[in-house]
Amino acid sequence: MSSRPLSSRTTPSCSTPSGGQTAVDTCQSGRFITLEGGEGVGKSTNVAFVVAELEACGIEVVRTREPGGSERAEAIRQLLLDPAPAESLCDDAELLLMFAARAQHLAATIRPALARGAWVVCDRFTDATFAYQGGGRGLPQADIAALETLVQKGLQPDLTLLLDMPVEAARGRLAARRAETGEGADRIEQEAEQFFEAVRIGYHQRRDADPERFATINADQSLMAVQADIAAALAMRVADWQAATSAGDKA
Ligand SMILES: Nc1ncnc2c1ncn2[C@@H]1O[C@H](COP(=O)(O)OP(=O)(O)O)[C@@H](O)[C@H]1O
Ligand SMILES: Cc1cn([C@H]2C[C@H](O)[C@@H](COP(=O)(O)OP(=O)(O)O)O2)c(=O)[nH]c1=O
Repeated sequence: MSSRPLSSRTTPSCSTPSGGQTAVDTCQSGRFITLEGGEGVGKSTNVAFVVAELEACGIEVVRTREPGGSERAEAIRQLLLDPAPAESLCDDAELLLMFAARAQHLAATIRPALARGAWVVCDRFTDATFAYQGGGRGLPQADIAALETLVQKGLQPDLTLLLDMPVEAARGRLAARRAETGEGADRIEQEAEQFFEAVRIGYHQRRDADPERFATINADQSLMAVQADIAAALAMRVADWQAATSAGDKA
């Protein structure tokens, strides 16, 4: 595992975020990093690694996740993932609850953190909605895009690490973890393999539509190799963000 700090910076970047901007977004001074990918590819494991790498640079980091990430958003997560109610959750309700949780998460956790200059590292964000509700469920991309505009008001991640590997191998990892911990599958994890193949394609389409924002990480290798690739992807961006900040300071 590479534990070399990415930089020696002690203050986060104050340059403007990527993507469309609003009055809210131009106040943002922290950076927003998301981790994406299907079930079992190693997101949770590597969120911790990204946080540790950034903290080693003296950066204040807020670690969070979706759906969830604030008290009320976590309550919505429970509604979304609990397999217990016999009544099935219709696809439109699932989509709207994902964005309801996201709106609350942005208001309560993400925007305040970015505004005070902290960096936010989030396990899943809107690319997951395009992949799962768009790719997996087949809901129209235009509907998801409309909700994205409504809820995010131009805010987009600065960097998305897409952990990518074949579905079957990732499901094998998940099965091993479940056998070890005794945890059960949540409502969405109970979907068939075909659903997760469509999710993977959905992620590839998002990445291909916005290649600058994404770094694709081959997750089908040893953890040490995965983390070396993540560290390299981070180091490249952090250096750029530092340069942009220095240029801004001099202006
Ligand atoms: N590169 C890797 N090689 C082998 N096993 C891994 C690797 N990365 C993560 N794992 C293991 O795979 C399982 C799923 O990882 P996890 O981080 O929980 O995935 P996710 O959050 O994407 O569902 C865990 O048991 C984890 O220890
Ligand atoms: C954020 C988000 C998650 N999801 C799904 C993906 C996961 O199945 C579930 C979140 O569960 P989680 O346990 O956080 O994912 P993982 O098992 O990969 O660590 O919610 C969506 O369907 N749409 C979304 O917009």
